This record gives sequence, structure tokens and C-alpha cells, in this order.
Amino acid sequence: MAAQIALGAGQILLGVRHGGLLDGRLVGDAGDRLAQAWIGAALHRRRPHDAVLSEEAEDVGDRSSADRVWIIDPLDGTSEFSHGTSDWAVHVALTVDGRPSEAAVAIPARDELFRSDTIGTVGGPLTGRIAVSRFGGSYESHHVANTLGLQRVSIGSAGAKAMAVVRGDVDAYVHAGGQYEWDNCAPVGVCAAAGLHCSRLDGSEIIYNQRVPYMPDFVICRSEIAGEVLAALDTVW
Ligand SMILES: Nc1ncnc2c1ncn2[C@@H]1O[C@H](COP(=O)(O)O)[C@@H](OP(=O)(O)O)[C@H]1O
Ligand SMILES: [Mg+2]
Repeated sequence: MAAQIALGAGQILLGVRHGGLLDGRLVGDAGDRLAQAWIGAALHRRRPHDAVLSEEAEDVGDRSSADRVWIIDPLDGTSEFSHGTSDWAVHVALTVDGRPSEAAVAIPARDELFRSDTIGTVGGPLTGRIAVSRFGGSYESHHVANTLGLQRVSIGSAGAKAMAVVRGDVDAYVHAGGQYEWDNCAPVGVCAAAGLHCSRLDGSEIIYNQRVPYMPDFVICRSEIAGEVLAALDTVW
């Protein structure tokens, strides 16, 4: 269900960009709104008893008492989507007791779908690269890059950065300074299923469906370098 929803919303978003009929702010707003409307309708029809937390809509159901909560970002990387690049994503995760149990991330402009139930373990050689935000990255991400000697690669969208680790394009994605649960829940669900290290910057487990759905920092990286990355982060605190 998560994968079907991510794929369908991706089709809608490609349609919104089709032909360049909309531009600037209009294209991002239409994308957020239309993808949210369709996802909301699909979950309401297919999973009527589950609670939903989404970037673009009011909560559905009572999250505080629900064990099953969908955490959705209909369009992550709205700015990149509006500018016509391919680094934007649809995030769909089902959490059970605060942990992603099923997750899908679509990167529609690359015709890619990553799903936690079919993803293989990430292997192959390390690349010596780290994904950072197009908007510069945080002090913490630069500290990790400098300490481990990793080359920075700018990618928009949390989902697109996380899937770059899954694809083997980069070895790590370190985020600090603010994000919401919808920005990283489905990406973390897919990455964990792919055998990558996923934690808060202090090494603790990432727990979702908090009362305030703020998830300001996390690290996703190849398990081979997790010790080194966490040791580098430890010296920041
Ligand atoms: N400091 C911060 N506070 C809140 N959200 C942030 C943030 N930094 C990044 N984000 C959100 O994380 C997503 C990826 O950002 P980035 O590409 O810069 O890493 C974007 O989501 P949206 O596109 O869904 O708004 C962005 O809004
Ligand atoms: Mg987002």
C-alpha cells in the first residue's frame, strides 16, 4: 500500500509539472495540494482506521492513542520540484509504535521507487562522499565531512539524499538544525531495511509519532563507517 501510494502521488506530481504550464510558486503549491488530496483519499478509503500525520494536512485520527500511524510527505523538495530538477520525492511510511514498519520513497523524475519490503542490503565499495543540502548543510555535516575526509555532494530533498546512500552514490547523510517527522520517516524506514545505520546524532534510536512531530537531527550512513561518523559527532556535543 505504501509503495502504491508513493507511485500514484508521483504520477500526479509529474502531471503537475507536465508541459511547463505552471511555474514558480504555482507549481509547488499545486503539487503539494494535489498529491496530498489524492493520498488522503486513498488512505481514507483503504486504511480508514489508521491515524495519519502529513506535512500538508491536519492529523487524521488521534495520533496520541494510535499504535498505527502513517507519516506522509506528499512532496519533499518542493523547491527543487518547482525549479525542474529531479531531486524531489514522495515519502509514505506506516509506523507501528513509533517505528517505521513499512516505507516507500518514490523519486518520480528518475522513475525510481524504493520500498522497505523489497530493498536489498547496500554493499559495494565506499565512495568517500557525503550528501548535503543544496542550502549549504549544517555545521555537524561539515564536521563529519572534514573529519572523515568526505567530499560533499549537494542534493535537494531529504528523501533524495537518503536514497543516494541506498543507491551507493554517497556513504552518508547527516542532518542537524531542524526537520519534521514527515521529512525523514519513510527515508529512514527504507534505509534501515537496506541495512544502513540510522540514528539520532547522539547514536540513540529515532522514535516517530512524538506529540510535537519535530525530528531535528539524524544520521544515515553505511554501517562500515557508522563508528567513525558517531565518534566525529561526539566531539561536536
Ligand atoms: N532547519 C530546518 N527546519 C525545518 N525543516 C527543514 C530544515 N532543513 C530542511 N528542512 C526540510 O527538509 C527537507 C529537505 O531539505 P534540504 O533539501 O534542504 O535538506 C525540506 O522539506 P520540504 O521540501 O518538504 O519542505 C525542508 O523544508
Ligand atoms: Mg519534506
